[in-house]
Amino acid sequence: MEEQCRGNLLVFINPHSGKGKSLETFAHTVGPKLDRSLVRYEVVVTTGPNHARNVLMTKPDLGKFNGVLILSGDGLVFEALNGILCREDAFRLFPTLPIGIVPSGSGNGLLSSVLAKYGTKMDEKSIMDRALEVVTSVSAKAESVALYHVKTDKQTYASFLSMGWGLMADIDIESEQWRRTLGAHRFTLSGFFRSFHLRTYKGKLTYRPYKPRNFSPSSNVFNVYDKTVQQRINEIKESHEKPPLEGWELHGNDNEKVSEEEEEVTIEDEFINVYAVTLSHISSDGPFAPSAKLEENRIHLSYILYKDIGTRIDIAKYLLAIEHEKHLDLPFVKRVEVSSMTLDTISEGSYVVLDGEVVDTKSVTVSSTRNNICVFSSSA
Ligand SMILES: Nc1ncnc2c1ncn2[C@@H]1O[C@H](COP(=O)(O)OP(=O)(O)OP(=O)(O)O)[C@@H](O)[C@H]1O
Repeated sequence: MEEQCRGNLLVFINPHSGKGKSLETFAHTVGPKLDRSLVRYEVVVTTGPNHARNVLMTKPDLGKFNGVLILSGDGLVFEALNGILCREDAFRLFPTLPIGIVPSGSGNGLLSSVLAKYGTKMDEKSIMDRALEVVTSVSAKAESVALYHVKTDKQTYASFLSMGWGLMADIDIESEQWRRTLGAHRFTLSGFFRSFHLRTYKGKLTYRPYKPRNFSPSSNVFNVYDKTVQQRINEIKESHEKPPLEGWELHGNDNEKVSEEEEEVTIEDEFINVYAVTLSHISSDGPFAPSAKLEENRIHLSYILYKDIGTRIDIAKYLLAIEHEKHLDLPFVKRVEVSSMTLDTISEGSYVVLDGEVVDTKSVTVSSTRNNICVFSSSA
């Protein structure tokens, strides 16, 4: 029996994510398919916030697995990565421990972005079917997704998806109450409410425009079951091609001379919305930043200033335009690709939302790095 085992997965199931179906999905679909594929698994059913984080922070035998499966949404992926970030071997694990996602949460930007690359139709059923196929296949492949360094008043985080403040951050958080009943439609309903009770937010936004600086990232596609995490770590150590990254490597290295085009820009004003994304999709609706690529380390920043909008109707137009991928064409939406940005909030009353999770801070700096994680992405 021992030789027949193809690999080993560590599985986290959040029984309360999204519509609360993840335990059922694992018992009826994922588990039996993994059994048929002779993939073993160790299951952790999370009992509340920080459970997955604590397991990943302290688990001594992560090297024996081929990957981690997460049955939840972006929230649990964020928690898992930030648990790993607390480990001494974090930067050896990020590029060698593939993360597979079964989309039981209501926010699935990471999975949608990864599957969109392979032409998956962006609706709930196609994403679920494709995700199940990918994570249960013995020929599963994983590839690089850029990781971002985030510093707040209190903490450093690893982030992969978005940072928002103002209109869209409020919509995201205020609509959580409708998660079970409305699923992804909760964003639309809450959006209309917000556009008619429009708030403005005073803040200072500083950014540095993006320049490649001789960095050309690649996807680094690999087979999940060819090697265990420990074997991949050893292989990197033994290869003399490139020294492995042992910590954060920021894209904007202080020793390099900053060109004129990279000089910092500062805007202090009344904002309606500040939204920065690092992947194409923030949900299974159309892409929010169509030009974003998984492995590239650009931050796609967009913002709306109060002084640039005409009426509240403009905001309803903006929210509607997101579904049709026309939001970035609106004249009052400013967009720029940056390698770092700092938001200092001056007004109270909005949330700073990182990868969909609220972080308690008045100031947040997001920086591009040359670090990456790896995510299950295809099965062919
Ligand atoms: N058993 C549990 N009960 C309640 N919360 C949990 C439990 N297990 C994990 N959590 C927390 O719930 C959050 C899940 O967010 P996630 O995004 O994965 O799912 P979601 O239902 O789609 O939520 P969101 O709509 O915010 O994306 C995480 O922050 C995690 O810490």
